[in-house]
Amino acid sequence: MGLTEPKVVTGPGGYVLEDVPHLSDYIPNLPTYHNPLQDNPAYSVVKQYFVHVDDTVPQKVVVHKDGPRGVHFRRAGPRQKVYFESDEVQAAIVTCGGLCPGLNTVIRELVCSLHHMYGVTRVLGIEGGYRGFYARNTITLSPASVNNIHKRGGTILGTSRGGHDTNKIVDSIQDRGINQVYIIGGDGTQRGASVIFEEVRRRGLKCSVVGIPKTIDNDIPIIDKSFGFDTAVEEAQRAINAAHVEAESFENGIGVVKLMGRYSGFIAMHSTLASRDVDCCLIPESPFYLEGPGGLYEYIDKRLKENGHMVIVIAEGAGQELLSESNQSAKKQDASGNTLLKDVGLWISQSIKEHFAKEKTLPITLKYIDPTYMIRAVPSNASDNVYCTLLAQSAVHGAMAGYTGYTSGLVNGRQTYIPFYRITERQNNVVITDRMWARLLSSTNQPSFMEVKSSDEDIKEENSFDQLEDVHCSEDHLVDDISSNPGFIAPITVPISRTGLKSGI
Ligand SMILES: Nc1ncnc2c1ncn2[C@@H]1O[C@H](COP(=O)(O)OP(=O)(O)OP(=O)(O)O)[C@@H](O)[C@H]1O
Ligand SMILES: O=P(O)(O)OC[C@H]1O[C@](O)(CO)[C@@H](O)[C@@H]1O
Ligand SMILES: [Mg+2]
Repeated sequence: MGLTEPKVVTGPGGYVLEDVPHLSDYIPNLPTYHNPLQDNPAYSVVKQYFVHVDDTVPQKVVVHKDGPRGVHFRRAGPRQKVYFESDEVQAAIVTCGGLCPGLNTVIRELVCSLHHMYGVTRVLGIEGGYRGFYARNTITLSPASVNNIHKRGGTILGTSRGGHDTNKIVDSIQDRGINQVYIIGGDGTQRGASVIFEEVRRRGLKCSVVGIPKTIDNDIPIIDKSFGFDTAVEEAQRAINAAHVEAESFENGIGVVKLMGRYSGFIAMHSTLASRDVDCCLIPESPFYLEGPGGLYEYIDKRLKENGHMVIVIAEGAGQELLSESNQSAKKQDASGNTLLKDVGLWISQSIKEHFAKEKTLPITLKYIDPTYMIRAVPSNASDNVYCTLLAQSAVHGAMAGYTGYTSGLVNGRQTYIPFYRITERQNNVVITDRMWARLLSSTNQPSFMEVKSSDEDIKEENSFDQLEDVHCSEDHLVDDISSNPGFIAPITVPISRTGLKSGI
């Protein structure tokens, strides 16, 4: 049996539904049951509580009069019929990858939704990430045992990187009689979930495999934003405030704050926009340089002379190519195969200090703050708690309705089911040709780090920009409003040239 073929349904006017797999796709004659929610007084009185079978959600909300209607995803929510009886369900929940605010809230709401909405009493917690399926005992989860966990950071189940052994995991699913698996994690985790789904399907198991996207970096595509992101941005304000207070209190004071973001600078960008105290935000998607006209040192010099102090926010993945130039040590990887980044915060702080000491132009005082783990180890804030609740409820409704091989995610403010391949095919990055980055530049007044180039380079780089713009325009992902989602941004994974910033968008 080959890999699951995408289920694509087309309709008039260029309508496309990228549907998710269903247990009945590979198990014939599955019986269906009355949805217990129909007898639940909380829901049965709500007219149209149940999702219509044809309800779908568009990926693009900005459309042109004669343009195609584009890709849609299946709308999440309860269905009239379910494919599991309550006492038949043996659910399992696992958390993988790095921490993120809201993990415990998702666990709590999965357990409570299964229990209170669908009468499911058998829910297992898999401890310590993927390897917990085969290397650890399980724990029993009940509404009572998870009652207060949303007030705590971290994950009560524990997490890990590496250890994804598909056969051992699916053996464990089969041996324990698990028929609904809820897998909470980032891009790597969703890739792992996709492989588990394929193996479950190959073995013909009646088991729904459901992903719940978690990533503090907000690097998962399609979805509006990932849970915990707002909390992280809020927590980052404390570090930025501290850097600002320190910088303001010294003559030529500089505060440097390093924030998370391996390949995606969303936390740095949104924290900067939220704070208004930041003079320069450096992210992986926008290469920068230090020396010479238009460089960082020149800007620091100017800003200190104008204002007497400044704050720099730098994402952990920014400027890695500059560090590699100065430090040739071999790239190391974590247990999941992610490249371990060098500490750009320390490096840039040191470089700035050395530069101004050498130039003897301005006596600076620099304070470096690294709140990395503080912003992801906190409990989720109120709005993330609501978001986590809706995500978890949607995930459960989908599994009970027999859907499988999907990630539960918010698209344009609506809960949807997205096929795994759409989640894992690319990464979500800040697009520096989008309005959001332009807004940031106009709020900080930082340089765009466009080098003066020879005419040959000009032509080469203009061409590469045209390609970017093509991708950008064809996806039509312009972000229109500052309050709009940070995730709804064009998919560009190619390195962006220094001319990547163009006005007039
Ligand atoms: N391609 C893959 N196939 C199967 N399993 C994978 C794959 N990539 C990663 N995994 C597994 O998924 C789990 C989590 O991956 P990873 O450590 O990259 O974190 P993540 O889910 O991307 O979260 P984050 O990066 O936001 O912390 C690990 O156990 C890893 O072994
Ligand atoms: O040190 P750890 O736990 O591997 O996590 C660090 C990484 O996790 C992330 O927060 C993603 O979860 C990245 O931003 C960061 O590089
Ligand atoms: Mg990841």
